[in-house]
Amino acid sequence: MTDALTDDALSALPKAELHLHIEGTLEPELAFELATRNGVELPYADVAELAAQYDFDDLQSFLDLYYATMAVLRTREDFAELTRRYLRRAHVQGVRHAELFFDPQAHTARGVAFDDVVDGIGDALDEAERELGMSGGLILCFLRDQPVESAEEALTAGLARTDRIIGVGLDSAEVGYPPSLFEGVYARARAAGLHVVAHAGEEGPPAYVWEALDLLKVERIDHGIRSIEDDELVARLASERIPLTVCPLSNVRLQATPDLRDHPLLRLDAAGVRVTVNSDDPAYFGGYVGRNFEAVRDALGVTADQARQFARTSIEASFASDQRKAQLLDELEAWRP
Ligand SMILES: Nc1ncnc2[nH]cnc12
Ligand SMILES: [Zn+2]
Repeated sequence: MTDALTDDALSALPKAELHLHIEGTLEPELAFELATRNGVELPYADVAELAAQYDFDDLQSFLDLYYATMAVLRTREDFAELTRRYLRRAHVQGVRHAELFFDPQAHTARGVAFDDVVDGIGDALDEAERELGMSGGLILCFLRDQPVESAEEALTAGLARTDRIIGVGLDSAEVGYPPSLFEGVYARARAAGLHVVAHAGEEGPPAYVWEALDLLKVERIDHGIRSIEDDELVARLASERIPLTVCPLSNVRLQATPDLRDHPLLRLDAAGVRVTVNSDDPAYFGGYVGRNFEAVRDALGVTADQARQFARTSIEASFASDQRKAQLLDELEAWRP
């Protein structure tokens, strides 16, 4: 098989992005623009000094900077501009459908109105639908290292915005905050008809992936890479067709898999697990989704057929309507590497 899989071909590959924190798309340049506009002081002299902080030992060292920097986001228009810039970049890299995680507790705790966050992101999604033909939705993530009552409040606010919010997720510091803590919150979300996903098995053990499946009854696992340590779990993910939203560059930057050549993406794929490639927090981790595809091509030898399969899985595993999925699968059919 001739398989010269170019950067351009990977960018043209029609795909869905299923694991993307909108706050993680805050580039240093925009952070400074918004800091100036909103009179927020950033503890860095300039863009270069902020960008120089993007060197992480683990998830927590990233989260410390991520929560501190998002303090520049204050208004509906700030969230719209953030999302607009992400969607434009993603579109150039082949993203046709984007499900955007957002962390409302991190904003409401700073006095930002829940609806301003949702409406700002929503404004940019509407614009991208009109101007770029993109589709998408919002997934409200609970901060697992905050009290469960706070997640309950966020869910209550979210249930008033199911015009925009299609599902719930679970993120932030993983170890020590097992999915079981959120069993009741997830039951309420599911009863309201929301989709359910959760980060598990990023830094946390395979037991957290079991809990996410058994107790939260999630439809997809975000990251899930440590599942590779548990053969029985891998077999279950494969047989139940649970998709993983994998983020290769994130795993390298946060030292979950310090060397990309050791990444379990292809081992999971070979075991029959449905895997997708995503960017997580691209402003912080060295690249948007196209860069993530390039990185696994270069480090793991991902082929055109495998890239096509990952894109197909991303579309099938998305929460888009059946009609939209069919349209995107037709586009994918026309892709030539
Ligand atoms: N990779 C990640 N893991 C957990 N929480 C997050 N919040 C933003 N990015 C995250
Ligand atoms: Zn994530």
